[in-house]
Amino acid sequence: MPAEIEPVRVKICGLSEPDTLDAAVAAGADWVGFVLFPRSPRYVSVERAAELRRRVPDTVGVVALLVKPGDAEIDAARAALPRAILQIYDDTSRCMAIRARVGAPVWQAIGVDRARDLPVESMLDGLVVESRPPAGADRPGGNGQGFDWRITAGWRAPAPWLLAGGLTPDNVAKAIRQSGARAVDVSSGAERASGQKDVELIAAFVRAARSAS
Ligand SMILES: O=C(O)c1ccccc1NCC(=O)[C@H](O)[C@H](O)COP(=O)(O)O
Repeated sequence: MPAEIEPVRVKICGLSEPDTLDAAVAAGADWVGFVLFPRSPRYVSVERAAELRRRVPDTVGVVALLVKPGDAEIDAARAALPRAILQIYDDTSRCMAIRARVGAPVWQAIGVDRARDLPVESMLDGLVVESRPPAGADRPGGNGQGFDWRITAGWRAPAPWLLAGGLTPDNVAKAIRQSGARAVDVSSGAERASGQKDVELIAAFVRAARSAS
């Protein structure tokens, strides 16, 4: 009997409104992400994130995105989103220190543009492999920019990982086939304007990702 292939898992990131959060859950997203970085067009305060997360069933993972956070920021995020995975934009030693301090799962976001940027070891719970931000960008992720997905095809990933950066309903199936990813993450590609998620694009993205399974 052939082993069953698990469907590709999907994270919809940068949700900030109840209707699009509900749409992500209804479409079958595995994770929903809240951006706690004030310079982002998708920024939500911890108070707003706490309100929104009440709409998320336990079957869907909640991810809190933080950029070079201090301990106080981490504690505020944990208080607002007690069962969240922390997606951290910082170096590996800081990610490990956060994980040791709070005991929550930590995903490290890693900007790449060539194969040698891919880590060969990691003790973290996950890696979000996304494109290196463009020169002059004021945020390290969520820039709608992709990279050559073929670079991850032969990579022996040291931890579970998600492919991110520039994915859309139109290109996600090809990205999955070329990269070998079994989990994908979208923000800009599910928006009708910067920071404004769209219920139809969310549903189309989840459908397209699953069709590549
Ligand atoms: O979305 C942001 O504005 C953001 C700000 C600071 C750090 C990370 C941010 N977003 C990360 C993501 O939404 C995803 O993990 C991923 O990078 C997808 O981004 P996109 O290329 O927009 O689909």
